[in-house]
Amino acid sequence: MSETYKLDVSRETFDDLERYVTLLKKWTKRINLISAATIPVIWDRHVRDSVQVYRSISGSEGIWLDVGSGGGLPGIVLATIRKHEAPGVKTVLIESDLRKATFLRAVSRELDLKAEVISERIEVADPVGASVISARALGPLEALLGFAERHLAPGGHAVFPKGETWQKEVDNARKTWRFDLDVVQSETDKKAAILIIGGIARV
Ligand SMILES: C[S@@+](CC[C@H](N)C(=O)[O-])C[C@H]1O[C@@H](n2cnc3c(N)ncnc32)[C@H](O)[C@@H]1O
Repeated sequence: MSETYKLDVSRETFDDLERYVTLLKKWTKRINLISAATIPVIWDRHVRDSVQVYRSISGSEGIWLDVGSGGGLPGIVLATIRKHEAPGVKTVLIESDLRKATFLRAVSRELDLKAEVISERIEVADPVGASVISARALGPLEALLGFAERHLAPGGHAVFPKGETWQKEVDNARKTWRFDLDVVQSETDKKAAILIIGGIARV
């Protein structure tokens, strides 16, 4: 694999990400972890997209919580980068589908990640007290902010990659929520954005 030039990660991290991608491809034949159509573009579409979620916010030394992790995007990618760049800090993944949670635990064991997988619904899982929360392809911003309110520690931030309708979602969410917003343009899709959100409170 000669993709390292595209990814802002070390050789060691890249090697672990290759092992993850191998497991993801293997398990997705049995469990629908990613759509079959995206397997040929797995590195650009999924891994690179997840790396940029990590890079969009600095100083994430506390718990990073990824909700609705599915096949581990971005949760497993984040935990893999943290294994090498912030050893000892915990990443928590919430995924209610038991088969997907089993996959996430298997990858975590295989790659020796400091990741905890909680197989419960985000709305009922005990509050995690995370410094950062992320979610990819999970739901509208308005709903994600409810998850952030439940699971973030005071002063924490949410990092939500969003598609081209991000501005509409922000406008809609402002009817229910007050928040500070930074917008980082996506490298993988010029119309998409990563929303960095702090100061979340109900209107
Ligand atoms: C569309 S998938 C996205 C998966 C992954 N984040 C990605 O980008 O490929 C949404 C995932 O969230 C999980 N999910 C949906 N609602 C949930 C909830 N309320 N609590 C926990 N997991 C949930 C689903 O089981 C599914 O695996």
